[in-house]
Amino acid sequence: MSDTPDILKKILERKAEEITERQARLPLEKLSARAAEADPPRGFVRALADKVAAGQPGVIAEIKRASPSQGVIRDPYDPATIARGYEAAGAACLSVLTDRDFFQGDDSHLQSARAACGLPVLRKDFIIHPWQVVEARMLGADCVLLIAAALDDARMAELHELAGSLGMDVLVEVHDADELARAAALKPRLLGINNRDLRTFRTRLETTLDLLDRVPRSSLLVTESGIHTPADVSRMRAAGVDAFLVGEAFMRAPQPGDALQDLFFPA
Ligand SMILES: O=C(O)c1ccccc1NCC(=O)[C@H](O)[C@H](O)COP(=O)(O)O
Repeated sequence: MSDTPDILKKILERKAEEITERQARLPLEKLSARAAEADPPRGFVRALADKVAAGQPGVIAEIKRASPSQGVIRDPYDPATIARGYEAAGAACLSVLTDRDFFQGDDSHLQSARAACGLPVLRKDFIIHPWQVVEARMLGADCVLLIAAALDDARMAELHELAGSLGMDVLVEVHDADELARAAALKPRLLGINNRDLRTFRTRLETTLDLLDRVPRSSLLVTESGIHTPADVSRMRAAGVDAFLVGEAFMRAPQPGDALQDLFFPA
């Protein structure tokens, strides 16, 4: 936590302000009542695990308009159309950016993508406070992201437990061996290794490959970021990694669903 990358520090500082603003508008009691009425969770881990058990890649297809490393990636941007294309192409799940300040996301992007298809959806945001977990469920999220680099052990365990109590799955994300050891203590059903170095923004698939032996057998491993070519996919699958989170390679394509099909399910 002490050597948190600068971009993550900036994002987390802004996130703390945003949570205070949002809590003032919608106190926890009202938020919880609304979350209880949300559409039931769709089973994010189950959808991924079913694909993998069937011998197919489990693809979490991301919907993101912009990022700190790339600026605007896709414009115009229609989350509902993209979601339908991903579902038709064989994605297991969606990941939708809701962070406004750094990714030009919005809560409505998650809601419209989820309403447009039957896939389970990950709320891709920087979750540091219990209020945001409840908010995710209220929005209809089926899974939340917990980034080990953004959380101390106690907070990570608290948020992990809370998400589970609301029926959501959790993708616990790590970047290195220390974070992986901390995450493993939670016995996560879903563990993501992010190939992007948040200091340089460079992606290296070796990040996943180098950490493979340390991943608990009980966790379904997802490799995240920097997957662009069929050779990248083959390299991962040869190493026994069958679940993928992919954004930019799809977002830059005219038809993101077609790009997903070409990358993971070529004819
Ligand atoms: O993408 C960034 O620039 C970024 C910067 C700071 C924190 C997180 C960031 N990305 C989030 C992600 O991890 C990716 O959106 C996701 O793994 C998909 O990666 P890609 O396929 O390389 O778009």
